[in-house]
Amino acid sequence: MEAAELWVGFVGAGRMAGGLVRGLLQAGKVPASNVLASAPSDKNLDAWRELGCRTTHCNLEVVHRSTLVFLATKPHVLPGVLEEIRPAVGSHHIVVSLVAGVTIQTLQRLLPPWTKVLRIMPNLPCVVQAGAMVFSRGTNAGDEEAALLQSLLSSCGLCEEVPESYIDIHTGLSGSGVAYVYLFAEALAEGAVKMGMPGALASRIAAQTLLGAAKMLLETGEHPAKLRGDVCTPGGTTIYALHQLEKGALRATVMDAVEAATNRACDMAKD
Ligand SMILES: NC(=O)C1=CN([C@@H]2O[C@H](COP(=O)(O)OP(=O)(O)OC[C@H]3O[C@@H](n4cnc5c(N)ncnc54)[C@H](OP(=O)(O)O)[C@@H]3O)[C@@H](O)[C@H]2O)C=CC1
Ligand SMILES: O=C(O)[C@@H]1CCC=N1
Repeated sequence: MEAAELWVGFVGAGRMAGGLVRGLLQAGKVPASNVLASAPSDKNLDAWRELGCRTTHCNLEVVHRSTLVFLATKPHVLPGVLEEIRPAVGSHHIVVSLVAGVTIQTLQRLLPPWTKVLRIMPNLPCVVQAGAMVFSRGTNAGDEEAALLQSLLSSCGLCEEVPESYIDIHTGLSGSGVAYVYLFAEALAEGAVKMGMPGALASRIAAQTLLGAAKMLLETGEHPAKLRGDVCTPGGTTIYALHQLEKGALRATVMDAVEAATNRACDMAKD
């Protein structure tokens, strides 16, 4: 399907939906005039209108006017939303949920039996086309729907199809992981401030340090331990700092964080 023919709807127009749509628009994947978003208030919709998208307070209107419908509400709101839109969902619709902790089985149970369902887990850097996303397809979603989703979302960053059991893990690793990285960036900068560097400069350098380290990791394909070793001069500064991080159990703490977020995503499916 050509981008110009595709109507893309968003039920829920908050931070994550806003991130995805910015990625799609900047890549020219879909014209803004073919995007329709709904939310109860204008709090977020004003920004969508500024992007040239159409907006409504009516979720059913989004489903009526779109072929590809992203579900982007908070998890606790989703069951009510699915009940509301269910009568309007036809076999031509492709319904893509980005709601954490809601399984394909639940989505399929709460939507008509013919619905083509896909589940994705994005992360916020989609806003700058540097997201990391995984998706899985439901029973009625075939190669065509998966290819369409992948082609659209690749404009927002890395996008891979995975078994559904990986989606909660990806939530712990990357969906939530972005926040751990910001915490680390903040801590790096604060360390520099403590040592006398101005905060704004320290923040910019911390961000560039993360960007450069991530780029090297991706582009060299090396194991992080190898790249870490390359930074360490025997008896030099880095090994003194790493010793402190090991004493603070940084690695175990980060592993615990990924585990806690993954388990929370699994538990949310049972809430
Ligand atoms: N933020 C993130 O980093 C990530 C979030 N996600 C998932 O994305 C989803 C949305 O999160 P996020 O964007 O952060 O949340 P936000 O609170 O920013 O956005 C939620 C949106 O849902 C709208 N909404 C509330 N009730 C309804 C309703 N009954 N019908 C239609 N829309 C409604 C809100 O309306 P209003 O604008 O009026 O407030 C808002 O636009 C969550 O399920 C989360 O798990 C996934 C990966 C990463
Ligand atoms: O915190 C959350 O539940 C959502 C899912 C991943 C990022 N934000």
